[in-house]
Amino acid sequence: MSGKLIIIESGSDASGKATQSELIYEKLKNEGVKVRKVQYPNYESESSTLVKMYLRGDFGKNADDVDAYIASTFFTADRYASYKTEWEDFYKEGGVVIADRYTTSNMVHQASKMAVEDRDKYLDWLDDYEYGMFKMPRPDVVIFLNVPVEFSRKLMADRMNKFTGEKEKDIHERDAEYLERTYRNSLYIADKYGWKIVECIKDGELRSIDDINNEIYKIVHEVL
Ligand SMILES: Nc1ncnc2c1ncn2[C@@H]1O[C@H](COP(=O)(O)OP(=O)(O)O)[C@@H](O)[C@H]1O
Ligand SMILES: Cc1cn([C@H]2C[C@H](O)[C@@H](COP(=O)(O)OP(=O)(O)O)O2)c(=O)[nH]c1=O
Repeated sequence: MSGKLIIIESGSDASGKATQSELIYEKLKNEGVKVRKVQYPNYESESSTLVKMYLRGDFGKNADDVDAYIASTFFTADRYASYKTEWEDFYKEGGVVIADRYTTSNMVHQASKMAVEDRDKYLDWLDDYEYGMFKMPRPDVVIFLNVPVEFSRKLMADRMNKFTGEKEKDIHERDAEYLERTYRNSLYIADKYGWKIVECIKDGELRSIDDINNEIYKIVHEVL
């Protein structure tokens, strides 16, 4: 009996994914749920080497310098290594997995590089690649934190780069036009795939961490 796979995604970097995933993980653990949390990219693993090279600009200084299909394969391979070595058995034995980013991040970030008329073709290819060829599980629910770029930019400003531990930004984060385009693309994707949208802005302000988490918690319990 397979378990459940719950994804926390967004259309903007620095939007509370890590914060919310951790809170949900802790709540479920305290309830006695057999739960694990994973995060992608898996920077601690050797499997993220090509992802790190890509994000620091070794293959091109701008996100658009690296073709969406090529960049996607780096992230997919990193995910596959984590799935096979860390959580496949746990999941197949009924465990609940909370993922901060997943295939959904390729959908949001890499599809935004495609011309609009080529986007669906890429999305179909990605679906077949990750869920068909690599046989990674499909999510039971994708919880989409809707944080427009102008808000996430503020949260990102002081945050450290996750793999260098310094303030320097990766090739996605330092490209304002790319971030805007990615955010717009994410709204299209969230709608197309029926993701559960959590509106994080209310009356022009970012909602509190706990307020957002209470909404996420309800969605999670609907699928458990
Ligand atoms: N609702 C919120 N209100 C205020 N600050 C927040 C909120 N959610 C997250 N933060 C802060 O924003 C920063 C980025 O959050 P994080 O969870 O690391 O985002 P992500 O995983 O999407 O990059 C962190 O410093 C975090 O404490
Ligand atoms: C997991 C994943 C991330 N990405 C992108 C999203 C981010 O811009 C970047 C690095 O992810 P991450 O370090 O988690 O970004 P942040 O903490 O700022 O939210 O890689 C993909 O393009 N495809 C993927 O499959």
